[in-house]
Amino acid sequence: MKFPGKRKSKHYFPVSARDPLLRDSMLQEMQPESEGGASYIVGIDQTMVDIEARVDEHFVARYGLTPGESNILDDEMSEALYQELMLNALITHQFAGGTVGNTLHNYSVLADDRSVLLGVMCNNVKIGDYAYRYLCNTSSRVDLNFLQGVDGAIGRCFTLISETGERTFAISPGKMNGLKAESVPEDVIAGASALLLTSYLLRSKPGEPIPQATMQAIEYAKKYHVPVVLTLGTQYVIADDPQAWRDFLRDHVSILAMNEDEGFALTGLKDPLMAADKALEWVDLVLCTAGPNGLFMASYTEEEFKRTTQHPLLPGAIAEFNQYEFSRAMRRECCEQPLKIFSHIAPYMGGPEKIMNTNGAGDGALSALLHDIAANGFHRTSVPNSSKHSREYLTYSSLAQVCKYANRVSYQVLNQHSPRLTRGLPEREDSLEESYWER
Ligand SMILES: Nc1ncnc2c1ncn2[C@@H]1O[C@H](COP(=O)(O)OP(=O)(O)OP(=O)(O)O)[C@@H](O)[C@H]1O
Ligand SMILES: O=c1[nH]cnc2c1ncn2[C@@H]1O[C@H](CO)[C@@H](O)[C@H]1O
Repeated sequence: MKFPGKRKSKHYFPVSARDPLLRDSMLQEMQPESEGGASYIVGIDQTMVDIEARVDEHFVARYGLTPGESNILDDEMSEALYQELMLNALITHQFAGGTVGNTLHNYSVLADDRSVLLGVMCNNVKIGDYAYRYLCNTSSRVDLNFLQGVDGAIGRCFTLISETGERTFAISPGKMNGLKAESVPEDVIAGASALLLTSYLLRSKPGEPIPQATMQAIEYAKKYHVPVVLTLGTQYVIADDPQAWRDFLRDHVSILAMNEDEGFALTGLKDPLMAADKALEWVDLVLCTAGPNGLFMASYTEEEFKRTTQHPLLPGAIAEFNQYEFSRAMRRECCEQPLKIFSHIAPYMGGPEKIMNTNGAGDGALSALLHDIAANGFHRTSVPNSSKHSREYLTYSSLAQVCKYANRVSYQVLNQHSPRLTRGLPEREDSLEESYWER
C-alpha cells in the first residue's frame, strides 16, 4: 500500500504527534502479515468496454437517445448504431470502462495495491475481442479471479461526444447483468475496507440477477460492518424516482459520491454544498464534484475532537462551512456528539490548460477517497494500538486533505484521454507541500 497522495511518511505519521508506542523502524517495516490481512476495496460492476465516437448534433436524436443520459439499447439498435459508427469511421478510442471498473482500476494504480472486481466475463475470450480488450486494459492489481463466467458478450458503452462536447452513453448490455447472488463471495466482502456500488446496478431487465447480487453484497457488508459506497450514475437514473434512492441511501449506504446534477436530482438542491448537507441525513460521508467549481465533501466528526482549519474560512449557504475541515470523517452512529464537517477545493491549478476528456473525472476523485479509506484500514491492521484508531474513523486523513488528493486525481484524469489512469501521480510531488498545496 502506497500512502495516499504519495505524501512522505511524516505527513501520515506526524513527528510531533506520533504515538509513543511507535518507532521509526516499525513504520518503515510496517507491512501486513499476510495477503489475507491486507487492505483492499471490493466493487461490483457491469463489465463493459467504452467505444468513443465523435458524432454530429443530429446523431443522438436520430437514435432517440436522451442527451447526457446513459441510455440502454436493444440488440437491433445497438447493431445499427455500431454499423453507422463503423461505416463512417467515427470511432476514436476504445478502452475498458464501467464506472466501478474505472474506479477500482484507478484505486489500484494509485495505491499500487489490490482491489477485487465482481461482475461477469465471457467464458470464451478471443484475442482482440471486447472481453480481451477489457482484461488487457485493467491494472494487474485488480483481482479478476472472482468474476463469474457467462456464455455471451460483455457490455459495450458507446460514448457519443457531440460537437458541443456533450457526452451521451448508449449501452449495449450483452450479458453484463448476468451476475448472480451466489457469485458474490462472502469472505471477500467481509475482509474489504469498503464495498463499491453504482446506481446503474439496480436498473436491468426483469429476470436479470445483478440487482439481487448487489443486495446480497450489501447484506454481507452490513454483517461485517464494511462501509457501502454508492456512486450515482447519471441524474436521469436518480430523477426517475428520487425518493426510492433516498430510502436506499438511508437503508444501505454510508458513503455517497455524486456530481452536482445528480445531487440536484436527489435532493432538489442546486447548490452542491446544500445537496451534500442534505445527503448527510441519509449517509455518513459525501463527495460531491462540481466540474469547474471543484469539489465538496461533507461528513460527521466527534464534537470533542474536531479540528479547526488553518485555511481561510469560506463563505457559502452555510457560513464558514469549512471551519472544521481538518477533522477526520466518522460514521454518525460512531459519534457520541456528531458534528457536521464540510470542505471545498477549487480545481487543481485551475484545471488543465486543455481538457482531454472529462469522462471519469468524478470516478477519479472517488478512487482517491477510497485510497484514503483503505489506507486507514491498512494502518488500523498494522498499528492497531495507534492513537489514530482510538475512535472509529472512516478516513485516514482530514476532510481537507482528502479533498486535495481527490482533486489532484481528477486533474490527472482530465489531462489524459481514457478515464483509467495509465500511471500513478508523478513522483516529483513526493512532498506535495512544495508544489501546489502551500500556494
Ligand atoms: N471544466 C473543468 N475545469 C477544471 N476542473 C474540472 C473541470 N471539469 C471537471 N473538473 C475537475 O474534475 C472533478 C470532477 O469533475 P465532474 O464534476 O465533471 O465529474 P463527473 O461529472 O462526476 O464526471 P464522471 O461522471 O465522468 O466521472 C471536479 O471536481 C474538478 O476538480
Ligand atoms: O450503465 C452503466 N453501467 C456501468 N457503467 C456505466 C454505465 N453507463 C456508463 N457507464 C460508465 O461510466 C463511465 C464514466 O463515469 C464510463 O467509462 C462508462 O463506461
